[in-house]
Amino acid sequence: MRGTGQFFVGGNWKCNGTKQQVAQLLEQLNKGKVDSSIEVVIAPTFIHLPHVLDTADSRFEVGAQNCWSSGTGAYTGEISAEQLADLGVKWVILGHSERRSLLKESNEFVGEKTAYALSHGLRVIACIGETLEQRESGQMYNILDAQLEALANQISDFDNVVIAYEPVWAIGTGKVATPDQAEEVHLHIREWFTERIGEKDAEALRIVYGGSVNEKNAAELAAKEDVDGFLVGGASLKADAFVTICNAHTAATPVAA
Ligand SMILES: O=C(CO)COP(=O)(O)O
Repeated sequence: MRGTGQFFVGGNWKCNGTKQQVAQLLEQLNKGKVDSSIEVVIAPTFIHLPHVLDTADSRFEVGAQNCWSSGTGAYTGEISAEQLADLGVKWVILGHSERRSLLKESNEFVGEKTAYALSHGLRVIACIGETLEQRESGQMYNILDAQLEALANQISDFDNVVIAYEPVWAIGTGKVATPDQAEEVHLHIREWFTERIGEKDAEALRIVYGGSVNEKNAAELAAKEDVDGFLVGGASLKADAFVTICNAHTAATPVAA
């Protein structure tokens, strides 16, 4: 891990869980021993947010998985950043590849939403990533740079942003990026930000990896210099696995006695 940022682990629960399953997962998570040095955010569906906010141990911050690009009003089916903040939500995941591909969210739209959410007091986990086809055809860095560019066109202050590098080919596939692949891209992202916001802020920026992270591969990934945390999907629905992943950084870098 680089910079001054705290190791960060997000659990993206996606569109999963009944009331009962969410209650059970929370009960187990609340009993889990997550190292106090790690910042942990859990992101349930919108409808489960109130319950999670009321029930989760203060050890866990709570995030939403999306929000609208402007304020309240005639936007049927949307949720605004103001409403999330009013509820007590601290974080929002934006630009997830599932939304980019299934709901056709453009780079610009993700940039707009990010700027709006930040200006209304939310912190943002901004996701970027390439498909396998883009990677194999040598387009990877062009794609990632365009996604970053659209963010940086709308925001100059990245203090409240975590960048999640989530290669699309690794999401939900069990095909995790190797630690070297993750490090290579994270370093590229850090260098991109160094040019854009200066070395000090780029060093402090947290760049986390997402895509088939589990309790077995997390420590090896966490040991890489530019991997500052994770955004976890499937494994975040299993309390034991998620707690192990949260603690992977401390497991990877034991504090000398
Ligand atoms: O999309 C992800 C997190 O946002 C990753 O999902 P998986 O961990 O299930 O691959």
